[in-house]
Amino acid sequence: MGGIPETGTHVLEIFRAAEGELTRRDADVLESWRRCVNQHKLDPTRHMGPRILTQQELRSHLQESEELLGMARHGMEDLYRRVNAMGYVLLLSNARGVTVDAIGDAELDRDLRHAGLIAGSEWGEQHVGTNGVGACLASGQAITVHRSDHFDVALTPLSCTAVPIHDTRGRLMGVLDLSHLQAPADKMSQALTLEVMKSCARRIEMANLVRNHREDWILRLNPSPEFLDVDPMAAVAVGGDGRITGVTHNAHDLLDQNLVGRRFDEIFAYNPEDLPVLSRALAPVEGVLEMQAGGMIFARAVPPAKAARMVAGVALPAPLQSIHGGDPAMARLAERAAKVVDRKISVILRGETGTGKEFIARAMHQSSRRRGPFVAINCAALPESLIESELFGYAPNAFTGAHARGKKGLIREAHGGTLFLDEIGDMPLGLQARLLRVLSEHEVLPVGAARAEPVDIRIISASHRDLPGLVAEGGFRQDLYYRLNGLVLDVPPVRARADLAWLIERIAGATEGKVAFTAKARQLLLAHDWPGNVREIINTCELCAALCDGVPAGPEDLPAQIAAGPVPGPAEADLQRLLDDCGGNVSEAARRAGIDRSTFYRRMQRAGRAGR
Ligand SMILES: Nc1ncnc2c1ncn2[C@@H]1O[C@H](COP(=O)(O)OP(=O)(O)OP(=O)(O)O)[C@@H](O)[C@H]1O
Repeated sequence: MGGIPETGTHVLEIFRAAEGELTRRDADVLESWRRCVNQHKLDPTRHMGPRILTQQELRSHLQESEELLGMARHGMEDLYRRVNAMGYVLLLSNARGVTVDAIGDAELDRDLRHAGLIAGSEWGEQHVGTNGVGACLASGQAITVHRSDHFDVALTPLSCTAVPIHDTRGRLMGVLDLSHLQAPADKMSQALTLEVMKSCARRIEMANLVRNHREDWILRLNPSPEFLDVDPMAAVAVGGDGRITGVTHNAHDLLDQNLVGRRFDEIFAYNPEDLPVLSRALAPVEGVLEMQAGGMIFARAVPPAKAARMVAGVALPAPLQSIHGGDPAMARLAERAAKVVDRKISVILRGETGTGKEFIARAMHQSSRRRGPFVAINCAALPESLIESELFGYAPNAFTGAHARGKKGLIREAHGGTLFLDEIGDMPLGLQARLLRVLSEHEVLPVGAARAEPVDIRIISASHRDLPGLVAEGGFRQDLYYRLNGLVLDVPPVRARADLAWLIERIAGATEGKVAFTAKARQLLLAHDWPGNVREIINTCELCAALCDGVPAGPEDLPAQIAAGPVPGPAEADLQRLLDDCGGNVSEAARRAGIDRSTFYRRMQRAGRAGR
């Protein structure tokens, strides 16, 4: 079946099919024939051919189809490069069946024009009868209309394979069609073309979803683990509120028909806040998700490409966006920090050494409207004898050995900007009283000066010590503590961060000479507990860059404590039992194990890998 039919035979077959007679044609072609005769009242004895729009009409369609054109162009060019010189023409039609883009062999130009395979041709089934584009639009399904499958006998030299393209809300936007002017008679010759076209449409929709949902998590889905990372069957975008914000069309077949706007945990038996656990950062192997409707699916979560989460409807300032790569605790921290950058609220950053407290304070300063400098003081590193003059400055010749012109002092240096007081818990009590005065009166009295100087500073302090405890013990002034304690932000240790892989990549990329890691080394890096936090990652990357001369670093290049791998404590083997005891409640199990949720997940992953 599929050769050029004699007109009478072809017309007869169509009429018989329209009356319900079964033939050996594919069901989708028969349905289209029936629509043409019964619904559109088309006459198969009449040769219609596609209508060619005027330039003005085409211009208006092009304008309307701008989004579709932008979305498909790259995928079309890529596909055409692969089929070029095989006599194909690639058409993109909008949802009304008008060809808005065409790529074909210039040598075939005359034949393509003759067949109407050019921009501006209109292929709606109601005008032209059964054809690839028209039938695909009418049914919403991919189809091959091969030679005598066409309704109009004049079109029967053609073979057309058409696939639908949907926007991220699942609406049909247009059709991608690959047509051949002289395809072999056997329709099976186009079976592979159909698969190639489906995969092209899938990739176009995937790229569109990623482009339009840069601030959302993207969850890649596949019925099997193969190709999950490179060419998944479907994907959904999940917004910060845990709702599905966009989909690729196949997600409807894999999951459910109406997805956009629904809560993620209505579709999957999974909490959207736990998406980081399905990312590469925590799971080098793919995850499996249970669906609420029953069944399982392989999944991989990709963190938001752009951390532009919104704060009260306003995008986060870029410096604060860059402090994390999707870790939920850090994301919350960035959002809260953004809300106070231009307010007179003092901030305390709490966290282990090297977690990035100064880095975050600097990002807050850069995100604010303050134009003065960012001045950092490490209260623990300054000798007590110097700290007073360093901080408050001194008048000319204030004391023996003092500079004749005096010293401005770091507090006045920070005028109009931000003063970052690191290790504030180590500030001597006497100086605390003077600092309190600066904060209350907005002025500094340099050592030996008769007159106080006005200052406008914003204070951000940091401590890894328990300040309320210090206050209780009398080691820290309560009144100063309340002045500093406007907003407390807890910076998580690196081992608890879900974006650890992102952090390592980022620092590796910024290291002089750049550094890459082998898969085994990366596994060890992800399994390490990083007691030195970000600072330890920086040191490790610098060491590897120095040792490896541009070659990816392997386990042997890593510092010994990382290369040795984690010590598999007995607790790891007990995690599953603990989880079972808690009825699968990870938060509760983590609490009982005395570790945070991310660490719990990571250890589970590790234990799972060890058991493979
Ligand atoms: N998100 C990040 N991206 C890149 N580098 C970072 C990031 N966070 C921190 N760093 C780097 O890590 C190092 C340690 O950070 P930082 O000095 O801010 O930590 P800290 O918590 O203030 O440490 P400490 O308590 O010891 O003073 C710095 O070199 C900083 O530039």
